Amino acid sequence: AMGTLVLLRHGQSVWNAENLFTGWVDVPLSETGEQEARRGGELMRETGLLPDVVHTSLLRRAISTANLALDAADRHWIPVRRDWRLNERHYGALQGKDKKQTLDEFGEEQFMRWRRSYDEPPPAIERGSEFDQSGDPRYAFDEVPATECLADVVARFLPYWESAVVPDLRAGKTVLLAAHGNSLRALVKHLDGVSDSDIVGLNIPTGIPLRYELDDELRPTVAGGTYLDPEAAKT
Ligand SMILES: O=C1c2ccccc2C(=O)c2c1cc(NS(=O)(=O)c1ccccc1O)c(O)c2O
Repeated sequence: AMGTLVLLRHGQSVWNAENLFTGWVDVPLSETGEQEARRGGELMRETGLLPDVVHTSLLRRAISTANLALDAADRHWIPVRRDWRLNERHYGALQGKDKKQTLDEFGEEQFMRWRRSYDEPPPAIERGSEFDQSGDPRYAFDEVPATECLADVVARFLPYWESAVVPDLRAGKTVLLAAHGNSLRALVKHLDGVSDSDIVGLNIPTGIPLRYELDDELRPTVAGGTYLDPEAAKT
């Protein structure tokens, strides 16, 4: 039968605490974020939801989340695949900026339009600037984006979903995806058929494993999946 899909959004990073647009900047988890990851693993262990394979982005906040959660679930030994297509959305020239800087530089009207938009990306990041990652060796084999809107994240995520994750599910495996707010939004949009306008407002709680049981056509048996700790997911 079809395997089980478990989504795990990484918790607080050292930049979240400062409300900075992080995107592809590779910042670590904060102590709080590490604790969230361990808690997620404990929930999987307590529930008996034990991943057979894990997929992560190329960013340490997702990789550490997977490592800490799997260690807590005694599943640290399972095979892993990592791909840029699971990365957080690229925030272009906004990477490294906070709310005030964004408002000062682009104004309230543009800020609110971006915030509500599905297909309007921020300005491209300047190659070679402080928070540009294009020279990073992990992206040597791909043409990396200079900015992304949510529609771009969906478009670059789905090829990985189809080619790398779906085969694991069809093989009956329990698959853990340790990723980011916007890359997981892209997947939830695809699985649950969420509209372009609704997906912008859909926030997946951090650190709480979200379980999807899928039928043979990869349709969720419960729309939106089931959180392993529904109470904690309400915050
Ligand atoms: O300005 C944006 C924005 C701009 C361009 C593309 C996408 C977004 C976007 O998705 C977004 C924004 C602000 C906030 N909230 S915030 O204004 O509190 C904020 C500002 C700066 C950094 C992080 C913050 O949390 C969000 O929650 C968002 O999801």
